[in-house]
Amino acid sequence: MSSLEEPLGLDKLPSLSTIDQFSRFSSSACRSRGDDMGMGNCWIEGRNCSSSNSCDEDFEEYARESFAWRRRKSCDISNRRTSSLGRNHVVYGTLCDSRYFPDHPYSSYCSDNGMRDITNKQFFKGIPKYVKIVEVGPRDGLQNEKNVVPTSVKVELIRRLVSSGLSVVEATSFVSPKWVPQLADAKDVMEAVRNVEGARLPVLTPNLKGFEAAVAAGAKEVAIFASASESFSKSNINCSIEESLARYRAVAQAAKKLSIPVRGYVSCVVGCPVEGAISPSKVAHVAKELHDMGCFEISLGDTIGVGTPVKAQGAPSCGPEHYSAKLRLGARPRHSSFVIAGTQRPTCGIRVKTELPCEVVLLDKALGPNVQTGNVLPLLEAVMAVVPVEKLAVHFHDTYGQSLPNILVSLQMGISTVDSSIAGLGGCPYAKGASGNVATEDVVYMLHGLGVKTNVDIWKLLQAGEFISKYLGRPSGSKTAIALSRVSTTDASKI
Ligand SMILES: CC(C)(COP(=O)([O-])OP(=O)([O-])OC[C@H]1O[C@@H](n2cnc3c(N)ncnc32)[C@H](O)[C@@H]1OP(=O)([O-])[O-])[C@@H](O)C(=O)NCCC(=O)NCCSC(=O)C[C@@](C)(O)CC(=O)[O-]
Repeated sequence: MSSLEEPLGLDKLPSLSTIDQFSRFSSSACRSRGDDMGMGNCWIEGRNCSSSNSCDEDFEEYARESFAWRRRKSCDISNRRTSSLGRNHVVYGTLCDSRYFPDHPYSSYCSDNGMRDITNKQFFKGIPKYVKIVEVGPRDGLQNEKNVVPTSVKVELIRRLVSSGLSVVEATSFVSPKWVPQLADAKDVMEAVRNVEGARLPVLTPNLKGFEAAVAAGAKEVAIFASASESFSKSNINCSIEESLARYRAVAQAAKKLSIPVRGYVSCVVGCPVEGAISPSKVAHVAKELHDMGCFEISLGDTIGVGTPVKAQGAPSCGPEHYSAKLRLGARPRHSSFVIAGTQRPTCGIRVKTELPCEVVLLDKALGPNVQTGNVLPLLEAVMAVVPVEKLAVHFHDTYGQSLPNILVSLQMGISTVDSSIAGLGGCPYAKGASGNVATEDVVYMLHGLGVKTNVDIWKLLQAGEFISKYLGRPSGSKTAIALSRVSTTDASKI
């Protein structure tokens, strides 16, 4: 990774409150379209929509209407019929609907039970009755631990997860130990779980070398992992997207000969720590390639956890936006990302206060908001146009706490496989600052609350989470685990 490409890391990103605007200059130059990183979204484009009268008027109009969810207007995402390879699918319950849920205290709709039933039916129509959870904690979770977790602890964690009823537990990775020393014991882990029954235990393989080592160690299922971002592909697996696809074709062919199922990942499906926004069409391209080479399932990874479910057309932008920009850190310019909140726009020449021990100045190309909110639904629509929805899984990291709403909208789109990580463990060593995956306990709690079956015993799951959290010496990353740890056994039987 060159110094120019090196991401600042989300943990080091300056936020709005830390931006010191005292030395601003050439602000107009900054507002020009900056496409020199090949990014589709510059902030002028983003602004067009949020400041255009017609968009704003549309938004205000539907916001005034109590029954706006029934209108198409600017909000035609709700009740939109999408076709995914022969399967007509009705999308319900978008942002527009949720503004008018019957329980909303200010809605005239609240008291109308008949309407409530209709809304409930619409809300649940896309949601599957059963969801398969792919537990990624022992791999995606533990690959990011500072201290290497002993093999025996990994093995005990896998056993506990399997005994909770999870049908897929990703066990480890056959990657270079120089790149990910945390999983250098992959062979020993596989040896120790050889006799574990009742679940599939796939492993990650980045190339033929890893595939062969995995098979020799007894793996019966593998996963390959491509990226929708060139920069992330480079930093994660040291090759371009196309090179990685060529490697993976070789793995898929070798696996086919041995009848070993291959799962495919696409990472950075919403945003990349270096490039910012990733267009849904890029993700769809990589997902289709993985599908065409024979992957039985494609998992869409929001590696840095920036996605939100959906944005109504014309809805004003709110919340933090990620900007990609050229910054000067000390003496050297480099491309990086930073976060800014609210409506303030960064301008050139501002000095940015950060924790870094050097001066950070925004140079004369602010490349604009590069991760816009409301991107999960458009992403799913693009991918579902080229890969059957039955073959899709979602994989959300919880950096902004958006995983559960993103999962909910994915379920409404017909997706029935969700990746998650016990106790919310994880992150990615090559996506600095990205937090762990959504916690499995939280996903199971939500799914059971929705009446969706998972075959997972939440109490056994909680014990698995407690086991690893105790070992790591920190509280669980699962809100459900924390809340339920306070519930007495008597009360527990009622949940
Ligand atoms: C892909 C490579 C190997 C290229 O790494 P490289 O350095 O370009 O590879 P190389 O072919 O030049 O080989 C360098 C050395 O690695 C060895 N090597 C080569 N391959 C292997 C292998 N399979 N297993 C063990 N060793 C291997 C190879 O033998 C050689 O050893 P040396 O001669 O120097 O002693 C490296 O970049 C790598 O291992 N990357 C993996 C990084 C990783 O695991 N990242 C985290 C994955 S998480 C993710 O991608 C996102 C996901 C899936 O979770 C979804 C989401 O959250 O969005």
